[in-house]
Amino acid sequence: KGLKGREHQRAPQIPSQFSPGERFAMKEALKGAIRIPTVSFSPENLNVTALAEFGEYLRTVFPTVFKTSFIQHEVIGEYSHLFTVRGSDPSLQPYMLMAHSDVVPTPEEGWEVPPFSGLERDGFIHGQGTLDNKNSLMAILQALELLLNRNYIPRRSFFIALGHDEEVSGHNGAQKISALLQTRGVKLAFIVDEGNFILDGFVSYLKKPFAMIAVSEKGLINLRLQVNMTPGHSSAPPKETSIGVLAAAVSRLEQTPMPNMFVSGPTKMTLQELAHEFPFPANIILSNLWLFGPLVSRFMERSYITNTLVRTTMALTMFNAGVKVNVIPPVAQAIINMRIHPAQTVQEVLDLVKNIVADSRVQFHVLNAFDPLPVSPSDHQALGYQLLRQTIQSIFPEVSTVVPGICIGNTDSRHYANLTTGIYRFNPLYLRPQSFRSIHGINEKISVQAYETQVKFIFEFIQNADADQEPAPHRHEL
Ligand SMILES: CC/C=C\C/C=C\C/C=C\C/C=C\C/C=C\C/C=C\CCC(=O)N[C@@H](Cc1ccccc1)C(=O)O
Ligand SMILES: [Zn+2]
Ligand SMILES: [Zn+2]
Repeated sequence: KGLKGREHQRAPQIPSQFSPGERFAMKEALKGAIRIPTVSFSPENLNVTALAEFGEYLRTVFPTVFKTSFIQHEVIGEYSHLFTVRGSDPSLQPYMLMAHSDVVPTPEEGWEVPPFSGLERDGFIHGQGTLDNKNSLMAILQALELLLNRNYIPRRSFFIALGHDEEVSGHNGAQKISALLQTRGVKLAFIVDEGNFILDGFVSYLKKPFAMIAVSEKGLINLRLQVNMTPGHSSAPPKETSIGVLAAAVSRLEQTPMPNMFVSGPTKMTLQELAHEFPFPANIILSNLWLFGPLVSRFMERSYITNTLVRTTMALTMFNAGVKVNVIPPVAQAIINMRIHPAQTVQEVLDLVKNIVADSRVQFHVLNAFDPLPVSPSDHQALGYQLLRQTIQSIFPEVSTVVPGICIGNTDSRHYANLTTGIYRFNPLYLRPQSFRSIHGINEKISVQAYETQVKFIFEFIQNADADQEPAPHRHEL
């Protein structure tokens, strides 16, 4: 099927060229979005004033989107937005573009410019949300606005789902949108959400950047460990305290990494498809993982970034104990945030954790958990994957390799697994290690040029999606 009927495909009809006025307006629109402090502190504590303002702001900067007759706009869960863009050909299965409007609370110290200033300096727009994820939200609506202003009418219907609580679960945004679409009997051809990037400088032997489309995402467990002991006077301490017992337990966990799952996960596929980009002899090693798999898996463990791709990780993120300097603490609690490798399940990981701790005084309480997401197809028939690949090659011709991989963080797209088997997590942006650290950190910023390119990418992607079948395979694959 992938090789037949290429005559039915349509290249973008409307060129992705924008006037100086349009380019100015698009960057100003993004700056305005950054200035609205839509911070999610917890599922119960969102800045709802800012979220409401953000909804109104979208109407002012994208008037055509809101007034077009074939676009239906609905507000879900009070602050999330669902746009239904009705295409002219109902025989084509719809797809969905996603993004979110909330941002994480920012560390106050260390910013070069204030995090909600949206200031432009040295060709960059600065602020919280410039990479995660107001850039995507604004770029999707911006691309649609520009297409509509050129009288574009899509063939294939699509949805735009913009969550407002992604950073704290997505339960009131994405999950409600998903439930609503399910009641409407919607089935999606594929979804594109935030996630991986065009990675540059993450692998020392790899000089050229490559695009990694996440076809799965890790599962998650937030696990509370608790030790209760009898309180008393600190002048006559017991042999062990709740703090000591808990500290020993979490130390054992930190010293005992979860098993390396390289041989059974999608990362093997990533490396096989990336092999030809490596110099000799790494290219030969990576092309023969049946033989060199164990060697490569150990090599991957050496960097904290590539380590995330081969195993379930655990991060001790909270530790609380003690009530007074001279009181033996009655309770000690720790929270461990675990990201589950696609080849494991919540239950398997919990069993391993309990075996490692091996102390009946430590109680376990799962705060929330979900299994890794299924692996979406990335073969020649996988429409969403192939459309992304085609658009990457058009917009970033210097990027020679597009590979499937896993997303190490979690995204709102997991709430839509009931509507499609094709979930792709990809941001059409270059990411270098320094910008990676800025996400959920400090000094998050996007270059004006990168943002324009993101708009251009979506502008072309929407048109490419009007094809009635997947694009022709890449030249290396013929
Ligand atoms: C061979 C390959 C070589 C190198 C590549 C190695 C690793 C990949 C490098 C970088 C990773 C690239 C992108 C990842 C960047 C961000 C993660 C993506 C999305 C995460 C979104 C997010 O932050 N979600 C939060 C929110 C959340 C909280 C609770 C429950 C669900 C979601 C999160 O995951 O904490
Ligand atoms: Zn995000
Ligand atoms: Zn985030």
